[in-house]
Amino acid sequence: MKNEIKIFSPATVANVSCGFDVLGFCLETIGDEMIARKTDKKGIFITKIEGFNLPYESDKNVAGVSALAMIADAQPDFGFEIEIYKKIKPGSGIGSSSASASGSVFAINELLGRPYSKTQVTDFAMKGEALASGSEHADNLAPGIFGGFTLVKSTFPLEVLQLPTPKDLYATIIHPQIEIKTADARAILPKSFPLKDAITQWANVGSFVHALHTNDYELLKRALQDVIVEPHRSQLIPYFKEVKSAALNNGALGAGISGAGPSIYALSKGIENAKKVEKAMRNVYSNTAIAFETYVSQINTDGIKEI
Ligand SMILES: Nc1ncnc2c1ncn2[C@@H]1O[C@H](COP(=O)(O)OP(=O)(O)OP(=O)(O)O)[C@@H](O)[C@H]1O
Ligand SMILES: N[C@@H](CCO)C(=O)O
Repeated sequence: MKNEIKIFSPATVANVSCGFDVLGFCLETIGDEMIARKTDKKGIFITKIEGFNLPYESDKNVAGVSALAMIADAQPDFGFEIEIYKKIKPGSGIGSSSASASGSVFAINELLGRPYSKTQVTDFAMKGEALASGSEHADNLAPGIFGGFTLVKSTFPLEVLQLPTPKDLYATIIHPQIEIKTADARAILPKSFPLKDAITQWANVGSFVHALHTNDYELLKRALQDVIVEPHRSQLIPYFKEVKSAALNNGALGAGISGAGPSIYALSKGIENAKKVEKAMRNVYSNTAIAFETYVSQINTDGIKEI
């Protein structure tokens, strides 16, 4: 069995407009790198963090919290050092905390000889994700661990469905450099919603899943709307309406808030369309004082992998 592993833990887009807390997909062009290594001393030790200023204490860093949950169950007679090379800015809306929480347990599972299933790995990762967001949800974790598009059928007990990924679907992400904490973006949501909005939303989720199965881009386009969360959270993101309109007017199939924001995602058919959408989204922020970054990515069907 190996003593050390280096992995790529990709960024992910959760919610995908209609599927708050249940839908997600995995990106290819941005992600963190992590190294896990066995140590004689029992426990979890975060020994290096590069990229962003995050806690080294294993009970304060999401990577440590999920790893502690896994070793509490596995009871190995050794411990693990973890190095985190962070590329995904915390509070970005593209699953920064999720990449760390899932990356550590993916790596430790490999070093233990893979005793846990992908669902069990996701379950341990949820413990870390809960530290960042205040609630156990798996819509960023599942696409990172399973790859492609996923739907979290339930969290207690955890059940993840892997959905088909149309080959020529590309994501464009624009990340305005402001931080929105998931916990804050969850706190502003109302506790109840009108039944008519709930009906629209679950019809959209069902249609979206059907569209993925049938490669029906026209249906996918009509399903990518969010009448529940976006009206509330979009107020936290400067120029959200303008960026979304720019994407849709330039051929995107749909666009919306990525995870809890502030990143905004769009889905397009083909890389050329995705690049055209990127240009249009960039144009909106280029005329403002807001710094931003953009990414165009194919949907990553591998998920987290050893590198
Ligand atoms: N290893 C880690 N990586 C990223 N954030 C971490 C980590 N450990 C602790 N945190 C804390 O988690 C918070 C960031 O998580 P949050 O869920 O708010 O953002 P995000 O993961 O980028 O967003 P989203 O889930 O919407 O994609 C920050 O407060 C950060 O300090
Ligand atoms: N579904 C979560 C994703 C971010 O962690 C939310 O939107 O709050």
